[in-house]
Amino acid sequence: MTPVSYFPHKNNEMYVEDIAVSDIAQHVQTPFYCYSSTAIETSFQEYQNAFISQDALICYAVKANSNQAVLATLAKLGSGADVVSMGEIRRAITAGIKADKIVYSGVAKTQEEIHYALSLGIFQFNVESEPELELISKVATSLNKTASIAFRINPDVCAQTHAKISTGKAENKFGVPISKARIAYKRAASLPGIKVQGVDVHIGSQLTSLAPFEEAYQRIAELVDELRADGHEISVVDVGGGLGITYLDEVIPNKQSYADLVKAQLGHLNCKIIIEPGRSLLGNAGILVSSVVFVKNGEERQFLILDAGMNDLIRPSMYEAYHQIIAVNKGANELKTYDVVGPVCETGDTFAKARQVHESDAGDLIAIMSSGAYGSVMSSSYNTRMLAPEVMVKGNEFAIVKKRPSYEEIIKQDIIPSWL
Ligand SMILES: Cc1ncc(COP(=O)(O)O)c(C=O)c1O
Ligand SMILES: N[C@@H](CCCC[NH3+])C(=O)O
Repeated sequence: MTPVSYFPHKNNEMYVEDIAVSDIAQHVQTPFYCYSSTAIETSFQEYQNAFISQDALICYAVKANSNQAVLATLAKLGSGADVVSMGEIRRAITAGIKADKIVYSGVAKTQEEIHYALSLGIFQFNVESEPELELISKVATSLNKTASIAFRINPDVCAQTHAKISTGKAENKFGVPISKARIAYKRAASLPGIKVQGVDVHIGSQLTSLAPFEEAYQRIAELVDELRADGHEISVVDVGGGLGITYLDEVIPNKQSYADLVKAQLGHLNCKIIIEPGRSLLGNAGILVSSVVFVKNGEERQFLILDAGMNDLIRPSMYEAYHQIIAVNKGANELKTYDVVGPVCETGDTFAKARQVHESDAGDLIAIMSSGAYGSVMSSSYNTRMLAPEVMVKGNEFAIVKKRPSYEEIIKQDIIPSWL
């Protein structure tokens, strides 16, 4: 799926599925996120087909986009969920994902969260440290329950991605070092309330090559052999997420070649496979639609100032991430070079520098592509800007799936103390 697959231009006008983006913009003030339901479904089905010959469960990484409509779309197709907080568990359950399809990752699960997950009967805790293991055992014992666990293993593999989203190097905070894994499993097997069930690994996000996956999965396969030799019953391998998407022109291995790699590296173990894709399901299924507020002629540059800012989509300022920026109505306009910026009082509130966009005027609609994953979920109301609403399209229908809050709702969250 390319950034524009589900957002094509017809007669110079951008569509999402069968609806013109400008028609939606007439009903929903910009900025807003817009998702293609068909794109999400198709991407999920591609994973299902790719893994059809394996005993695999897709546990969508809820952090990528946790909107209820997105989760319900995936739940209907049989998806499980990879969650990292009580909030994400609640979102997944509310959208119809069954507890026995939930895997719980995250480096700092609290007692309350563990209690909640145990009471629901989730499929697996992906344990990230020995202290966390001890806490899970304590809570499980107090509830007279058994927690099925896998350790998240840190294989010390370079994911060849942006440093801020690389998670599988020894220097990263994630997981148990592979060198200490056997000791950790030994401890787990000795603890009450714990059932050793699997091994988990997730080395990073936006991977554009299969080589790092291959290296990590090879190490995991060797570890499973060792753990079995130590007497542990390992029946699940959770291979994490991380497969990248095309933002500009990256050539990403397709889902089938990823599935083939998983089979080649891990198939002989006869384990149930869990995959945790996030970005590769949602990234190119969504856009951020904004309007030009002003076109400003600087001394050296021309600025296209949008009504969307870094608070709505932080990826460009946080990771220098590239997102295509496309005029919704291209008309007969020529391409011009702009710095595309937002209204927030930060120099980092820049979506792109020296970018070619069809010549635009105040009021014109601009789409920031590939914003379906790690877009809305990472937004904030910095500068007391309202969180952007979200819209989902299916064929020629659209629905607001998250509404814009009012200023009253934002301000009433603050409390002036009685003594003031
Ligand atoms: C444990 C875990 N699983 C899955 C994912 C999803 O990753 P991605 O969106 O790259 O598929 C993440 C995020 O990187 C993660 O931390
Ligand atoms: N937030 C990151 C991805 C992080 C994945 C979570 N482990 C991004 O926007 O690229």
